Amino acid sequence: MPDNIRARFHIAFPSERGQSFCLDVDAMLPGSGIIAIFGHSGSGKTTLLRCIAGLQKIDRGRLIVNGETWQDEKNFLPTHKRQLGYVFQEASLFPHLCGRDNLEYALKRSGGHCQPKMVQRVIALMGIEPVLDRYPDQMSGGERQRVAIARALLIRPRLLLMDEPLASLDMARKQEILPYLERLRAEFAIPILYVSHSMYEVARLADYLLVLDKGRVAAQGAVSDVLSQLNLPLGFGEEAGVVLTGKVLERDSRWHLVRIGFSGGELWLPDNSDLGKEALRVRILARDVSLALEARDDTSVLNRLPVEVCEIGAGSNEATALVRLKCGDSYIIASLTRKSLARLRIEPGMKVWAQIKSAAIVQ
Ligand SMILES: Nc1ncnc2c1ncn2[C@@H]1O[C@H](COP(=O)(O)OP(=O)(O)OP(=O)(O)O)[C@@H](O)[C@H]1O
Repeated sequence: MPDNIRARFHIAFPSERGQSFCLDVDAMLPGSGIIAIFGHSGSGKTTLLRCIAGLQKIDRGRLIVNGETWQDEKNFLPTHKRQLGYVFQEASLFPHLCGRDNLEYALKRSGGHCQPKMVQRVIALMGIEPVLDRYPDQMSGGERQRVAIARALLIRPRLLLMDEPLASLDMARKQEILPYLERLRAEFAIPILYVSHSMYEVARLADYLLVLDKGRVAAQGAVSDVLSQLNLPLGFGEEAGVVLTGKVLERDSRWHLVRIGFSGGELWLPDNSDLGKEALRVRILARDVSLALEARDDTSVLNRLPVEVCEIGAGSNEATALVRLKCGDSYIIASLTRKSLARLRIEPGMKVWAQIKSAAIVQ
């Protein structure tokens, strides 16, 4: 059975004022992991999820989920027959039912396919045992959302759709819920389509990234590949930056630092991570990377890597440019003023030193 999701949709919404919106997507997505769908407001992210859920009927759509055809020229599986879980921005729990009964409802919908062991596993995974006897208005926003995710899992979905599940939560609640999503990805082999506006969430969670712009696919691929591309139609602005995965080599408890190795070299980073982890995901923002022609010791910058300039593209304003740098098998990007680029005569093909002022462990 192929481990992928083939989604092809074309839909046009007419508008009275002549500003019709057209979604035109043809994508082959991985059949596991977290697939982030990113784009500006109005780029078509929710419309794409609705097409996948079968809520938006399209005549010539095509959707195959890990070998199972949900829609093609001849077939259209109605929403209730698609084995999918849908988690919305606001947890859509039944307000008159306690947490446990909300889960019970999902169990009935799963047609008794969910074993008690599985129910316990989901409750433990989402850490919701203490709130099961509370009604939704007696739970925090984060707790409601965790119950909503648990409910979606009990349907035993083959695909989980999440439409900005953290958008209505404050930063503290977001931080509280993100580890649960990471555990969900690690423990369940369900592909998750995760719509988000937040580049931080994408950097932290996504394995694969689909960028939508005005209803079309602007870029797609492994998250580290897409984030290192310059000249996407929608720049990432101040959030431009890459994600690298590295291996923990050493922990320095005196200075609270960790040394990680990746294909391009080594980095020292503030050690705010889970001590047990052997692999860490690191986000390096372009604005935290500067370039030097020679390796210099007399700076406060802890990390210096030999890199090759690959490409120079537009920055977030006229004064700046983004520079794509090859570092071993990885890429990083630097945001520099055009004046500095001219002064140092930086051009594609040059070998220079990237100085990384700061980088954050995101996972
Ligand atoms: N049923 C509809 N009829 C007409 N236009 C629609 C309909 N549904 C969505 N649209 C339009 O399609 C466009 C894409 O909407 P969609 O909700 O998919 O965007 P989005 O990327 O999810 O935006 P946001 O991030 O703001 O939620 C918008 O311009 C919207 O007004």
